[in-house]
Amino acid sequence: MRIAAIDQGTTSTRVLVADSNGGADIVHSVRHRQHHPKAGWVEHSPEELLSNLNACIEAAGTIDAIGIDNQGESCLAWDAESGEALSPVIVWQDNRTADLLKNLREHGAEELTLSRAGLPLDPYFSASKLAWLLTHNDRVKQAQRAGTLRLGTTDAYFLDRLTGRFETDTTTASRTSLMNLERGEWDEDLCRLFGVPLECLPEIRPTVGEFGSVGTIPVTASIVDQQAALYGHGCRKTGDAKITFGTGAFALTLTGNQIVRAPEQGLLPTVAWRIGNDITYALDGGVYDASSAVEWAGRLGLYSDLSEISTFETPPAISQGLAFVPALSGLACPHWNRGAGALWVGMCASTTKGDLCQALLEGVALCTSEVIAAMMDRVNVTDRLSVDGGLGRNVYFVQFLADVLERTIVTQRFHELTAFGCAALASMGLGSALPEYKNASTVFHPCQDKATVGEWKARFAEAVTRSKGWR
Ligand SMILES: O=P(O)(O)OC[C@H](O)CO
Repeated sequence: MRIAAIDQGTTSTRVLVADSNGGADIVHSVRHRQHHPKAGWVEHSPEELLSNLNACIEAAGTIDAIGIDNQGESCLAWDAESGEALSPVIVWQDNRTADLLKNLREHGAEELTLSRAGLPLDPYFSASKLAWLLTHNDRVKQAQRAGTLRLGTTDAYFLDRLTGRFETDTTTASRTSLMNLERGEWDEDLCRLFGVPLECLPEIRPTVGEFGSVGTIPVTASIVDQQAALYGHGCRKTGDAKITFGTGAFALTLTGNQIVRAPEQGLLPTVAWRIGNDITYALDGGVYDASSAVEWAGRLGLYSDLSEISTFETPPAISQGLAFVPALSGLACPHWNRGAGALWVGMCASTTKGDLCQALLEGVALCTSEVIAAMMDRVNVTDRLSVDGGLGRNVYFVQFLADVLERTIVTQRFHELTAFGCAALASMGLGSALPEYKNASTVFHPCQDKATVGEWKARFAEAVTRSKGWR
């Protein structure tokens, strides 16, 4: 048995082929363009993503099933008859609907979104992006009048184009702010609130099962990338948690069949996966910019090779009073402040490029520690945290993370856990199970005293306060 898992993420599309002999490897990976037509706007080309997906399927060779994981909240509009995209993909990071949401918040609408979808009013989620398309895009309006409009997250568009099935899964639907979290169905009141016609949305299906076929190959799993990573890390019990350091940093903790609501902590209850009729929930907290902040620093010329910023001779920058707040797209959990601006604070004439990079890495770790602290208020998060993603290979970063989380961190040698989780679910959809993957891991233990870490966090909290509402 050979399974192809396509990881369609924010910066790339990659395919992992896993087989029944225990093999698992990425066989093709391609980056796509990021379009920024205006400040705060982030778009992808639907056709480019689709063509990358097709290239991945082609590169996978002979396979028995396909699983697809997606970038979550990113969404678009397309035409039911021609399949043609009517809009670009509006990416989860896109901020264009901030004013619309401010207005809804002032009219007291957040109570409804929190109680039904579990989500605050933030441009992150798909609902306001779809509302924006319905009011600002003439082709979308025309298709709506003609009765051929389809709206959805990227998974629904890919499935429609690849298999002819207009479907999404419960995890992805839970990121739109249009789904009733308890029932796992579209919520009429939420659709009315955002002006999104329910009849234009895809059918919500379990995460594992039938999503049609690409040629003769069945698609047997569809899931959000973060949830796929949660599965790929082997998290199965309440309190099991992982952090993926991709474009952003996303921490998810399993909460079993309980929806844990934590609006005061700024955490998001979400669906981990739905198998048959059983919904497993998780609590999610994200930092919008992690690797994206590191890449940005590279573009600014602060380093030329990642190896330059994986060890430092100097003590932590924060201990010298230099802090960086990675709010390039604003602050998510626990602050939810889209107006926050990224900043370095505490520079002096002797500050070097290396110091700035050191502070940047620490800033991502310190933001993540705020997310885990918020989670600890609501769930008993496991003492050993498993991390993956590009920054998981930066030794300085992971050790600093262990210090500020005051927990043991485990990294894996094979770090394609998002695609691997997706492959495992797709294999389940085929009625079989992939053999357990023997992954060598490295363990990082916290080695700073509590008082020192407390001082660092207090200093960082001051920097975060300054960054809020800056833009
Ligand atoms: O595509 P990634 O890995 O940056 O993850 C995107 C997140 O799922 C957005 O919520």
